[in-house]
Amino acid sequence: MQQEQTITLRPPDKKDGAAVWELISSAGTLDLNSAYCYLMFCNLFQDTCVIAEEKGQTVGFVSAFFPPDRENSLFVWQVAVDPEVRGRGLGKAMLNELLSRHGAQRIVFMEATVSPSNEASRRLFQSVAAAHSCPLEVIHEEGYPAGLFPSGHTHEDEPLLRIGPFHKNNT
Ligand SMILES: CC(=O)NCC[C@H](N)C(=O)O
Repeated sequence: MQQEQTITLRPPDKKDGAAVWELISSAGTLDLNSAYCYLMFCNLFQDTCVIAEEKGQTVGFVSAFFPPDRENSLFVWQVAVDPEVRGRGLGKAMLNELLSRHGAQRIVFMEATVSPSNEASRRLFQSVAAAHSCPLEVIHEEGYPAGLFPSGHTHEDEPLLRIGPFHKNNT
């Protein structure tokens, strides 16, 4: 029987930036940012990012941060999972890693933008909301409608999803 491989989760550092760029480039479902962006993010936002590794390979990544004007909301920028390890709950495990790393007192809401075609990502956030018995709101006007993107740069709407409050006693 094939031994279930273990995937480990940890905060990133700048040495992870290149592998993250490769992962997102090959995943094909996300906006690929510059390699510099991923080196910088892995370096400066370590406490709100997660690297997933299996057999020394980077198989998952979550980038997130606390927007300065909404310090109790964790904005999840990208969730990337290597197609080879999809279906094993890695996306949810990485988001739960961030929730447990910071606790519900710090993270009252979790936010993200998810394009309509990214059904896997939408299901992931619905699953996190259900697991924490939290409402999930879709707020189009607080996201990034397709019309905001440069002309000639076709991009889907990016409606904002908001999960929470994670604890009834903090709103
Ligand atoms: C949660 C998530 O992965 N959103 C993606 C937003 C956007 N399309 C991007 O790839 O940065």
